[in-house]
Amino acid sequence: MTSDLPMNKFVTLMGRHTSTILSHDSQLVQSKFKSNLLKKFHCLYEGMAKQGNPTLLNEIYTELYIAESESGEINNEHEVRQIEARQVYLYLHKRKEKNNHNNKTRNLKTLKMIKQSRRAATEDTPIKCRDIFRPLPGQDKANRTVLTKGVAGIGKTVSVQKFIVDWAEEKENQDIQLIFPLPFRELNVMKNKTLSLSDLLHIFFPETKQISRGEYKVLFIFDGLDECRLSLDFQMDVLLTNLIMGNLLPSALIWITFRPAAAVLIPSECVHRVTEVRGFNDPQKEEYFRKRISDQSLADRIISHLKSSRSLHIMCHIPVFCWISATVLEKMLSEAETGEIPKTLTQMYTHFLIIQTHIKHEKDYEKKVKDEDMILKLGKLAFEQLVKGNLIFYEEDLRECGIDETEASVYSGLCTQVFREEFGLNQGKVFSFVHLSIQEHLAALFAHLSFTKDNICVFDQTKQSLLFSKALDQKKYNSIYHLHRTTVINALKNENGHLDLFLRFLLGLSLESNQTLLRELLTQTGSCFYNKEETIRYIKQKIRQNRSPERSINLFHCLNELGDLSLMQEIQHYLKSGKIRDAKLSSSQWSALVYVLLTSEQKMDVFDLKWFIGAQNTANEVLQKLLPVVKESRSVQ
Ligand SMILES: Nc1ncnc2c1ncn2[C@@H]1O[C@H](COP(=O)(O)OP(=O)(O)OP(=O)(O)O)[C@@H](O)[C@H]1O
Repeated sequence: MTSDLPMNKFVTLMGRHTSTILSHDSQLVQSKFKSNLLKKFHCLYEGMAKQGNPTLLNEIYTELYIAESESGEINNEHEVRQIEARQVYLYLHKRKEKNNHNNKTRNLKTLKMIKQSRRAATEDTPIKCRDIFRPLPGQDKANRTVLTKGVAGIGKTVSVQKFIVDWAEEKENQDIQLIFPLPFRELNVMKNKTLSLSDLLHIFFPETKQISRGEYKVLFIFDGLDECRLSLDFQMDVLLTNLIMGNLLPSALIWITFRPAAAVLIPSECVHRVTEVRGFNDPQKEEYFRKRISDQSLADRIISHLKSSRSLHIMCHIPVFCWISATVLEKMLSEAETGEIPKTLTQMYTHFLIIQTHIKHEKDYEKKVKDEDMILKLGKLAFEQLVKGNLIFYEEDLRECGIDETEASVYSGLCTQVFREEFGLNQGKVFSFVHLSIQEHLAALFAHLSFTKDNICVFDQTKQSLLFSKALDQKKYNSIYHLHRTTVINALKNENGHLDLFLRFLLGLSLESNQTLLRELLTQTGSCFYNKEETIRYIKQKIRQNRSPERSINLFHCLNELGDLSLMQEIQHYLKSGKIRDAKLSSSQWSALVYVLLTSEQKMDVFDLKWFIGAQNTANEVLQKLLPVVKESRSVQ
């Protein structure tokens, strides 16, 4: 792509918007434009539970908690580690409100802590998505370029969609005259094309061809910068770079969304506001389930089940997790279903996959697609692309995993809520999993099955000879411990933590409860020698060796997923060792730590703040960060 657009033409087209009153013709074009956008965005993309039964955005949309990001910082950490961390902000916020009612009864020391937490909370003024370009009270200048970050599944795309639909329905932001949504996943297919901006817009929005004259105030929305396969490194991609930097159409508004790890690509001097989508708070979680589940008594049962498991309830601040849980629990808690209700992350995702394959069975066409083949092939694709860090795939990527064009269409048609096929305009097909966490779960399932069925460890790709292993030491070579150990090593090596959730799913899958579930899904799951204590011991050893709190926190999550009862002692041991005291933790590391402490099923007997206070962390900071844990502990020193 280049920026050699017929500048004079285009600048008149969308240049300085001196007037907001459009001519009659321009109004006609604008209303056509609005109705096309409405057609495209009025439904949510989550696959279709039943054929031809899409979810309407306005029916399901639940307000999200969006806040100005901490001092506009551009965060370089991987999102998986931040997933649960966000809940802690919400927790603090909620406590702030509750404390307003109860503070008379609290003692002085607690009041002091509350004041500190309140200070932390007011830094996080909520912003409605419709107000994303409006200055906050006290700010005077408008925001030209806004970045919105947020972890996977937190609701960035849905926020963009809601902004567009409200505009197209003429409810909000009517000072903007045209909106051009340009998702990076669609821009990717233009990779090797030389196009001007007007060419690009004509391809994406054929109706712009009719716009001849006039001056429009426009907004470009670039959704999903992390999915960008273009070399957006501010040297090569001149067109987009110039637009974002304001060299091109300086009065156009720009909105870019991304997962935290991608932001480093944008120079901070071009950015006027950074916001962060932090997901649902507790009332919003309930509101979501009430909107999603039409039978209100079923919705009540689902909500009380979620509340009964602290970690499930906390995970529900991520809308995509609410969606997975709603699908699973709606099915399981309604009439005839029996069986244990899922309590852990892995169980919830495995149930989701089972439900998807059942839906597939109900569709009586394409009987010849075997579940086993589909799961293994999609799993292989998920794994190989996850290791490469890819979320969007092309036909050649699929072919490498033995999936041909027809199979791909069949899979996306049968399992619409798992695998998705899109037409990237007229330039060929683009594939993805409906959500990254679904990709991570399938990848873990593939790694698990490769070992139990074929005795292959996906990381070293060496087929362990059964004969060889028997002859030597069966436990050592034929135990899934080998796979777990290798994965822990790989996950720890990986600096941006992109194998963290994969590791959690992999460990979860090895538990007997999940093995039973897998047998529902596959006729042949294989078997292997497994003693989970061995894996637990190894993880504990790694926690003790590891100096990075970040890495250790994910390992605590792993122990939690394995249902290790000594987790709390392990955390206490870790805290007493002084590693935290000597480390400078970032706010998301503090939050992640608090998350582990909160979600662990056992409570800490004695919680000693001295474990944290040291050269790097003052008493005030520690109290502020750990307030939620202090509240939950039986005794605090
Ligand atoms: N405000 C909301 N109201 C109702 N459902 C929502 C909302 N936000 C998100 N969801 C649900 O969560 C799913 C994932 O949201 P979305 O695609 O917006 O996440 P994202 O932040 O763009 O994630 P990614 O970085 O993976 O693209 C949606 O398909 C929808 O089911």
